[in-house]
Amino acid sequence: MIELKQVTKTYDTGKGALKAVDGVDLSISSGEIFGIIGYSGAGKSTLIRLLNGLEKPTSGTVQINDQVITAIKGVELRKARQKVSMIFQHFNLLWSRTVKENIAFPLEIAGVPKNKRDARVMELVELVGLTGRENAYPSQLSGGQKQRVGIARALANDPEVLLCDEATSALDPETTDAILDLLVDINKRLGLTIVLITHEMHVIRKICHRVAVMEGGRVVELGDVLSVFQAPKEAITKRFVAQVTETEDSNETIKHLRELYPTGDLVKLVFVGDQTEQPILTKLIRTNPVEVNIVQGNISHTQRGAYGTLILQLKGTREEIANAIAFLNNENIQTEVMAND
Ligand SMILES: Nc1ncnc2c1ncn2[C@@H]1O[C@H](COP(=O)(O)OP(=O)(O)OP(=O)(O)O)[C@@H](O)[C@H]1O
Repeated sequence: MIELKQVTKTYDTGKGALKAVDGVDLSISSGEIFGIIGYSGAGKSTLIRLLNGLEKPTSGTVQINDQVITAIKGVELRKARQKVSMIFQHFNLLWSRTVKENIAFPLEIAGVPKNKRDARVMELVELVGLTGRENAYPSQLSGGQKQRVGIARALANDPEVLLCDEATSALDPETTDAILDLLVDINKRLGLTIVLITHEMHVIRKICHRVAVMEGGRVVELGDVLSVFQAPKEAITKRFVAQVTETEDSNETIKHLRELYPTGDLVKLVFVGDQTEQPILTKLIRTNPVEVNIVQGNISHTQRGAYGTLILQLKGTREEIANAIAFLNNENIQTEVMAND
C-alpha cells in the first residue's frame, strides 16, 4: 500500500549538500504496524514528512495505494494527504479549544455539517477512552489524555494511514504502554496502517509487526520484529535490541553463573514464537533422567509471538546430558553449552 522507490532527500546546508534520506526502498502493507528506528539525525523525521507529502523527494517516488503522491500537487495532493494522518510527540493541540472542539477541528476543515460532526466527535471520544473529558481544555489533561485527543483528531476524517512521530517519547513508561495498547486496538478494529518512528526499541517490540533500522539516511536492516530481535545483523541493530534484552552471555555473566552453579552443564536455550507456549521443560524432565535447574530466563512478547532465552543447569552423566540436549534440538529449540564440567 505504501511504496517508496529509491527515495533521496538532499538539503542544501551552509556546509554543502546533506543527504538526510539516501536511496530508501520500502514497501509497507495495508493494515501493518511498521516501525522505523534510528538515532537522532538518522533521517526518520524527513522520511515521515516524505510519506505525507510535506516534503518532496530530491529523487525517487512515494506511492500510497494507487496514487504516486510525488507526481501530484494542488487540490489532488491535498485530497491524497487527507488519507494520511499524523500524531506528534508534543501533541500539537489547540490550547484554547476543548477536547471536543480539538477533535472537531479537522471535520470543520473538511466541511462536515455541525450535526454530523457532533455525532462523529462523540464516537471518537469513546474510541480513545476520553468519555467524560469532552469539555476539558488541554491544560487540564494528563500527557496520556492529550495524546488520546491527538489520536482522535487524527482519526476524524477516516484516514488509511496513521503516522506517529515519536508519539510516546514525552510520556512516562506506564502511559506509553497505555497509548501503545490503544494504537494496537485501533489497528485491529479499523484495519488502519500505522507507520511510527521512534528511538525506543521498547515501542518496536511492543506493537510493530516489522521494523526498519535507519542510519545515515539509509535503511540498514529490515525485517519481521521477531527475527530482528532474535538475530540482529548490523551493529546498530544489536545496540537497539540490547536496549530491551539482557545480554546473558557475556564472559563475565558466564563466569558469575559458573560460580553460583559449579557443577553440570550450563546450557542456553533460545525460544522463538510458538515454542514458548509449549511445556518443553515438563517434557524434558519426564523423558530424561537429568536434573534440571532454571538459572536465568528472559522471555519477551512481540506482536509476532514470543522470543527469549533460558539458561539451564543440567546435571547427570555425560550421556544423559547429551541426550537431553538432543531432545531439545529435536523440539526445534536452539541450544548452546555455555560451560561444562
Ligand atoms: N530542513 C532541513 N534543512 C537542512 N538540514 C536538515 C533539514 N531537516 C533535516 N535536516 C538534516 O537531515 C538529517 C536528518 O534529520 P532528521 O530530522 O530527518 O533525523 P531524525 O532521525 O528524525 O532525527 P531527530 O530524531 O533528531 O529528529 C540531520 O542531519 C538534519 O540536521
